[in-house]
Amino acid sequence: MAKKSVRDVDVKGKRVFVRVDFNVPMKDGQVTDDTRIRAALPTIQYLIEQGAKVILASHLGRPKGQVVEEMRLTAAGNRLSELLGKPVRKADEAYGESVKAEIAKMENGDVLLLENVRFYPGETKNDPELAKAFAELADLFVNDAFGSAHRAHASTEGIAHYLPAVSGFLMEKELNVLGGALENPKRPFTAIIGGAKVKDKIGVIENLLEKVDNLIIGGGLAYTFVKAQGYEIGQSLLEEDKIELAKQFMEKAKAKGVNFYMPIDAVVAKEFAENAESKVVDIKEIPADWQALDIGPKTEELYRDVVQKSATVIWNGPMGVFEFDKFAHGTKAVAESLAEATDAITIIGGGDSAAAVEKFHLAEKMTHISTGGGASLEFMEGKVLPGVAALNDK
Ligand SMILES: Nc1ncnc2c1ncn2[C@@H]1O[C@H](COP(=O)(O)OP(=O)(O)O)[C@@H](O)[C@H]1O
Ligand SMILES: O=C(OP(=O)(O)O)[C@H](O)COP(=O)(O)O
Ligand SMILES: [Mg+2]
Repeated sequence: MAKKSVRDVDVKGKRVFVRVDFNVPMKDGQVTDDTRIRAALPTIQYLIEQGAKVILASHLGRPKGQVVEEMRLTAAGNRLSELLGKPVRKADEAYGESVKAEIAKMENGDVLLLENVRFYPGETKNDPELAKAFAELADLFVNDAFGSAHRAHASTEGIAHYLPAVSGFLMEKELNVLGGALENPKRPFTAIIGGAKVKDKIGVIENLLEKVDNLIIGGGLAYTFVKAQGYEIGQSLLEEDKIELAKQFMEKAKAKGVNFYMPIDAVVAKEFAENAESKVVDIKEIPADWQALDIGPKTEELYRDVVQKSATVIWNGPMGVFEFDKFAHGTKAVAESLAEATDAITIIGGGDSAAAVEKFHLAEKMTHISTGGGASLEFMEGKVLPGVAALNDK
């Protein structure tokens, strides 16, 4: 059912709690990719122009319910201020008396950024007390955090039970574009899944096998599958208790006639570091004290062939640790394959995948770059995203 949007409500003079996804890649205290901040600008600018008091909330990283200095939202707030060309006040907390006092001082059109909502244990537990504490700050809830819409947390879902709740422009656009592309995808339809959130993302494979013709696995996710095939993976990323599931998925792919691809070679490193000693090895020969940080050249070729023959490609999760130049080649090669597939619909999702495509200057060659990785995968699976379900119907 269609959800109300920020356009459907009166916001002038109102205190508006806007959940954004400013979970941006950072290095040395600086934002290294501001895609997600730029993506939230239309909603923020609209609210400013309409004379609302704009209270922004986001998480950054996974601080596990306590204050982690490097995960403060200060740098994201500074970047937002540059992009808006106006001051953005930054609160030291995300609710409570000090925040209420800050809000009481706001004029219409002012912007306040709250501190990382995951500094409080109630956020990820979707604690109703925390949700109420957020709701007390505002008159209206706007959810524009598509990248976090698959999380039923206090600032994404809980708060919607205590305030009128509508979607922002980014949320609306993501749902429309992704929904449209996947309603009747042109075939062959290929999904490429990589990245580091193995526990989160391995589960989506089951439902994707019902929809795609080709499934490509890469990144940190791949090595649980390599292990499931009976090969040693050294120190590579492994989700031990998902090995059985990985085996089942490979069997299911076979039974369904879905082509299942995983790395045939890898770039392995002595340690997880920018300039680690590295070499290319066959996937069956990962040495015990090394770790795979990228796909190898033969795998790049294999994946390029599949992409070339596809009419729709969705890609979430980098193929390697692309933040280190030495291990960026596989991600770059796959990004180039998609960029070359000019007749195909190419959709990339995820905070880090979007950052990779920006880094390689290929963003404008893609059909759509989604701000959500896990969120877009769950949406494509056909799941109802809790952050969307909680919003008011039209
Ligand atoms: N082989 C690997 N080993 C460890 N980490 C990896 C590997 N391949 C990719 N990664 C990491 O995965 C991270 C992104 O994962 P994830 O958050 O799941 O993707 P996205 O944000 O695109 O949804 C990147 O920071 C990258 O360094
Ligand atoms: O970065 C995010 O997702 P992504 O890595 O799948 O793109 C979102 O901000 C969600 O973060 P979470 O996976 O810690 O809940
Ligand atoms: Mg990510």
